[in-house]
Amino acid sequence: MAASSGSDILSANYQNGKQTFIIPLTFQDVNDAKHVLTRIGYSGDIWELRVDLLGSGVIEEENIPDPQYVKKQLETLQSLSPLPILFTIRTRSQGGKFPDTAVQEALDLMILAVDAGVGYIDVEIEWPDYLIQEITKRKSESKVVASYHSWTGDVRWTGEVLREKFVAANSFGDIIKLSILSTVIEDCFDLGLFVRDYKAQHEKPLLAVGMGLNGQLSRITSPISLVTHPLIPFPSAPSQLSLAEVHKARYLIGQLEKRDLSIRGTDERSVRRVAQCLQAAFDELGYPHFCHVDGSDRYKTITVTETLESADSVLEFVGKLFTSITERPAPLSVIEQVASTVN
Ligand SMILES: O=C1C[C@@](O)(C(=O)O)C[C@@H](O)[C@@H]1O
Repeated sequence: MAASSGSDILSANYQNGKQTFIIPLTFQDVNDAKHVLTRIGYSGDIWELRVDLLGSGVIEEENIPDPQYVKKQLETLQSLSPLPILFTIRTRSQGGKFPDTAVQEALDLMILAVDAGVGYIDVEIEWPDYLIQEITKRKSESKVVASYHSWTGDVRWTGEVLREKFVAANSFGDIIKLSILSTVIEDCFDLGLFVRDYKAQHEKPLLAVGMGLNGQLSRITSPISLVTHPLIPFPSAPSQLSLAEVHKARYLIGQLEKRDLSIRGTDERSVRRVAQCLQAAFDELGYPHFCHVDGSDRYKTITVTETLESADSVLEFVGKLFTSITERPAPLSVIEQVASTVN
């Protein structure tokens, strides 16, 4: 029986108006990510495992990974990180490496994923009906992300083609994913209005994204966004931004408020350490927030009441502070590293 896929963070965030960040992993072997995975995952909500990019040897333009290899990869990722997994087989015609005709192989891999208890499973709407039905029947606790991609530049957010694709996705998905190549920045405005109108009529989470440079704005504004990280081999789609870049951009367009904090206390060294570690944590994730140590009372005051001798005590103090300010888990390894170097 399937391992538990946990609660559905994506739907919970969506209902609470909190942006969800999905991080696509493009390693061909997740073991290669072992030492950097924690850092890549800070502030993210869900891993996307791009199954069509997995493999032990040289990966050709077309790729069907071995099921045993995929099973091991899933187990490894589940053991390395608590974040839920979106299991994605992206076909050639939709921008990936999996052959469009390898239906049985895709179905077998999807069943394997459901049995492994993945949180989310991407099912392209172009797959034959029997695959879609089989997966929706067997999905258990996994949520089905019904997805459609268009790379032609001919599909518009306001057009009939997209409306039809949406109806197809909505007929079986728990979550709807529409990714369309944007040819002009105005496509992002249409996308924004599409999302607004959709929300007024539907409850299911909608992941709508504009691909390409002209779609970049949508990666900043969309309620659910796919973000990359500098330590990932390559972004899984052109013009994907890092989470830090999204935060910076959200600040610049007035969607993320800057917090100025005055760090004060009687022990000067502890104050300095807290300020430096907290600032490093903010910088890591692109938050615009700033820690002042000049004793100013113009800003919200954070008082360091204890003497923080050890790196661990700084870590604990700053970790909690970071989370209370950002409502996100703290980048502990970054804080730890800075704490051990500040005198
Ligand atoms: O469906 C998508 C969206 C995507 O293509 C993007 O544009 O970010 C990236 C893919 O990894 C993912 O499967």
